[in-house]
Amino acid sequence: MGETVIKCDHISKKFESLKAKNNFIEVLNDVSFDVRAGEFTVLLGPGQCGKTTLLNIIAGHELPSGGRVLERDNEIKDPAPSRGMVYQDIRLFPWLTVMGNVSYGPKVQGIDKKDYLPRAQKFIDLVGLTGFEDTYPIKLSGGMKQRVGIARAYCNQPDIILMDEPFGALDAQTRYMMQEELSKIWQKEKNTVLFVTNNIEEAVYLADRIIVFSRCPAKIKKEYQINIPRPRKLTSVEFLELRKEITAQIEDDM
Ligand SMILES: Nc1ncnc2c1ncn2[C@@H]1O[C@H](COP(=O)(O)OP(=O)(O)OP(=O)(O)O)[C@@H](O)[C@H]1O
Repeated sequence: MGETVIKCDHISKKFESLKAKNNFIEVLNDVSFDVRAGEFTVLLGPGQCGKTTLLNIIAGHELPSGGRVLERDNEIKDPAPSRGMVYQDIRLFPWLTVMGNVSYGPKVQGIDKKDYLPRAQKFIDLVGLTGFEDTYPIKLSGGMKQRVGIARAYCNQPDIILMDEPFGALDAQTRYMMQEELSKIWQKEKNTVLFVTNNIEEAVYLADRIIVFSRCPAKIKKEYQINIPRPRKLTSVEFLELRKEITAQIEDDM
């Protein structure tokens, strides 16, 4: 088991209600877990339960109301390049090419071109976009844009990649293809990923470990270690059994 990269220590979060002043909604309730190096961890929970809020706290975009998050023993208070983000709404720069988008992070950090260009090319190749280096985002499909988002996150060489429902806006077939590609990339690079989804099948397909959350305010309900060998088959008996077990766990909450 790898060392701890992220430690969520009794995180709670309350937001002031948008409707009434001095009225607070509790979104996260005493959430504690670790993310270990080289592990693919999935946070699975129903819509609006607080998953994005938790990821934003880990990214440093939001502060918790209680508890703290540590990245290798340092308390997280701000965003940092060591924590890469992949969003559902991909947020590419429309005025930059694929290469421009992928290499943007190391470029603004002042890293030498001769170091980051080969790295950017490596990740463009890895996500299957060889030949599209000079293409602008407007010419790319949703799946291709998401590939650029993944290559961009990897190119920054972060300590951890945080993925917030990255395939949520894709059609079912493209989504499945992207899950397969991401699994292959992860098996090759073995980096630390924290992936948020509300899709049980996606979680079982990708994860080493699934952390299941309750409805809002989100609490951890259960953790599953997934030992099914990769590449995983959606129709294998062990896959279907685990999917059924987790579905029952979530239905329990309804
Ligand atoms: N800045 C904010 N102010 C007030 N309420 C907020 C704020 N941000 C999020 N919330 C509320 O917190 C709750 C959880 O939202 P969040 O986006 O974290 O859930 P989620 O599990 O990621 O949802 P989904 O899966 O639908 O994306 C929602 O009720 C949302 O309206």
